Amino acid sequence: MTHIRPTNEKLFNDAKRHIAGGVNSPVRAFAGVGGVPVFVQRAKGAYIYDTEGHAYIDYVGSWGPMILGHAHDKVIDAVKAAAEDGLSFGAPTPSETTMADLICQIVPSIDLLRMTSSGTEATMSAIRLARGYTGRDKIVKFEGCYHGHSDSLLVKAGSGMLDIGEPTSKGVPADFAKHTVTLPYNDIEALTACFEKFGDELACVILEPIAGNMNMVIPSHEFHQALRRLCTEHGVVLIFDEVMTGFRVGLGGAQAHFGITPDLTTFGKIIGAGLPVGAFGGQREIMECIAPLGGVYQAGTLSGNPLAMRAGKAMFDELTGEGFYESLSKKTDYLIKGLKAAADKHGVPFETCAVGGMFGIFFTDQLPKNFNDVASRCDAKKFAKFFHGMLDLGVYLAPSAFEAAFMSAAHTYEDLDKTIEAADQVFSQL
Ligand SMILES: Cc1ncc(COP(=O)(O)O)c(CN[C@@H](CN)CCC(=O)O)c1O
Repeated sequence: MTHIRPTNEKLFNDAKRHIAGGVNSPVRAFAGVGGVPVFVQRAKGAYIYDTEGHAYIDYVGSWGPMILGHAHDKVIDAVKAAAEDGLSFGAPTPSETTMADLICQIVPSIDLLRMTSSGTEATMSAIRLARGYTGRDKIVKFEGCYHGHSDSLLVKAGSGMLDIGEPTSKGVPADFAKHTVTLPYNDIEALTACFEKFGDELACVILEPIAGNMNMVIPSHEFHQALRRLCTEHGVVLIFDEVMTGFRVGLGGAQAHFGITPDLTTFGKIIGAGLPVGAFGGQREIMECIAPLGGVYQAGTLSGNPLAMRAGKAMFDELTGEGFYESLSKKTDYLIKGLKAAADKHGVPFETCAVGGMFGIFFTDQLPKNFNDVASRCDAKKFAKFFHGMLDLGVYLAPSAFEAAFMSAAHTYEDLDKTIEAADQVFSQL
């Protein structure tokens, strides 16, 4: 495979002239792996193309939305048709009803939902709703889980359990952070102790049911069962943040995978097929607290935007097709098996995990079970070297050791073999 040497330096400097850090979202800046970000000109199927026309097999997929592959003909046609009818009305449209009916049909835990324009808005609204419904202020999140950038959720308690959060993001008032309890992920003991101490003060627990923002960590069934039981016992709203796992790890998301019924679920990414979108929904009794039905205010100029709704519908038409997820999972499993075999061949400590179209790769000899494991056991330096080696050979992975990777229906087995071949070359030089 030929080495790619793009010259994105100038583009990055141009971008920095008026965009903070040269990017509109920090993870794009390659801070996690060093070097200069790839500036994308266009994308099609499993490939992105930089401004010099270099092709890269893409396993980021815009951080999850591109499960069909980029610029899927039916999605593009739906967006074009929607655009012809106008871009936004600030009034209800039948396409929003279609989307709501679809999601409620596919995800039985959802009686009612509300669309937003991002995953952040969805989780922020779900937290406010849980607080309004229960009349309680405290919330629980888990170390290493990311739920977007709203104040309540950008708080990370110190080490250990039951710490009252200290804001790790500047600008979050300590007065705000004190209502957020952060626990170690996938730790039943810590969870039980927290409920013993705070149970009846908790408005909600929010978590990624399969974590994808500390790289990929799959918690135990027992952890989920304990969480569901404790929330029910203490009248605490259980929120599954499925912005990443929704329709990604399977049609029913992580809640179907684990057989757990959350009280609220948040979505984003895939449901808008790459257009700005989010959603939150769940039990009717809770959702009926949302304005205009109830006193928990929530709104958005572009919420339920017709282009995103009609793109999402075109996406769902494909996702609900016969055998879609079986075929996607087979490709993911084929790839991670090939990567593992290549690493073993070169004696590189390397582990992988996957569910459906989402997978994680780790430079370690033991799969991590929580954020501390990832942070302390995985070799981020080696990941960065691997990342750049693969990039030079035309394979685009997430530019961070703390992100999951994504398969699409557009990846062919030839693309997977090319990826494995590139990895074999890079592992030999690590
Ligand atoms: C589980 C989960 N919940 C909420 C969010 C926030 O969604 P957005 O506001 O970025 O649409 C995300 C966003 N994910 C990151 C990637 N890990 C988005 C990429 C970025 O921040 O640029 C998420 O993964």
